[in-house]
Amino acid sequence: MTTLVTGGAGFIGSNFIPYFLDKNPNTTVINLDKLTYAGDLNNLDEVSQTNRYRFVQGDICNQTLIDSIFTTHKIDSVIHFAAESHVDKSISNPDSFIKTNIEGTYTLLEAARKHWGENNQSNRFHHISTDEVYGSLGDSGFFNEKTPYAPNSPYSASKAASDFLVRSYYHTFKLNTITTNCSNNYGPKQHDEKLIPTIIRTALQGSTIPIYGKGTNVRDWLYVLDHCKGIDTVFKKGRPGETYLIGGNNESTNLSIAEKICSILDELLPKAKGSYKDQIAFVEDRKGHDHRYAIDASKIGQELHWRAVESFDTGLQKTIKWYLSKYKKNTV
Ligand SMILES: Cc1cn([C@H]2C[C@H](O)[C@@H](COP(=O)(O)OP(=O)(O)O[C@H]3O[C@H](CO)[C@@H](O)[C@H](O)[C@H]3O)O2)c(=O)[nH]c1=O
Repeated sequence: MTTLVTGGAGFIGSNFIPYFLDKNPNTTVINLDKLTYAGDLNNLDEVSQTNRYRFVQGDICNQTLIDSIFTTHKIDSVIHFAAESHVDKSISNPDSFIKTNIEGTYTLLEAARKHWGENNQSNRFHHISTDEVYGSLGDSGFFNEKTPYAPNSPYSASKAASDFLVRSYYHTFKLNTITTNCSNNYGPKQHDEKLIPTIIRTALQGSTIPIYGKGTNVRDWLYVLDHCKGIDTVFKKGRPGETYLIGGNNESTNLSIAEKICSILDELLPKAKGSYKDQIAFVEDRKGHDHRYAIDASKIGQELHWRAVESFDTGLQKTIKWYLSKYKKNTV
């Protein structure tokens, strides 16, 4: 088996590839990544010498390149992570989100159709997506696989469009597609721009820990390795054409995460005076900021027996320790 993993140098992809190679000893992974600002090959050091792993630098929008990868490596399946993922960037500059997330997904689907043929149920195309396609929840309720799409940001609209393209290739061409929509991931290797690395970094720098608005927005936090296990499970056992939501069953406001991380840092690396919490500051809110995301993960639980197992406390401890060692090597 040869699996094309797109975006494997990104946060979730670079956690997934070592896990996937380990769990699937007969599989070779071709990692196609453009190496934008968000990709980092250092995060794949542990597999770089493995003969079941190859790296190709390139853009998923490049049809000629994708065709040649399918031919040269005899690709049997695709797990498609590559995406522009940062909501704030999609607000300031949506262009690359439309290109990579929509055109890139289309290019991969077309290559799969061309190389695998229509009505092909053996070669799987697994699309990795987000719960943000469902829009914003109030203080109660959960997203499930039947929730109507209501994307609010250019990022989530581009991911919604890619989900619909994947869906259409299943219905029209009977490509063996599957989509997973996950909640907020956290853990080692995440880019500095996201909330949890931002809190850790700014705390250690002694600067303002920026919390948008009043800090009352809620996200459902999923430890990245739980997510990787969920993807592997759905990839192998999920039903063709289906969507599975993957969540952490772990809701938290942004402010309480900042406070939690500050308390952990107060213990691990006490300041000469006061607490890291003193650095928390409320800053201008994100435009169109979704209030709450929360996932009902009972479909994947009941059908495929997956559930998130990492507790937020242990997950945060591991994450903070990883960043402490990263920042010890570079200047914070
Ligand atoms: C960077 C930053 C973020 N925030 C807030 C905005 C959000 O309510 C929350 C999390 O922000 P972010 O880390 O940017 O993640 P969010 O916008 O929820 O989106 C993430 O989670 C999504 C899944 O729900 C993924 O599809 C996205 O690719 C991923 O970026 O923290 C702050 O209050 N301060 C900050 O400095």
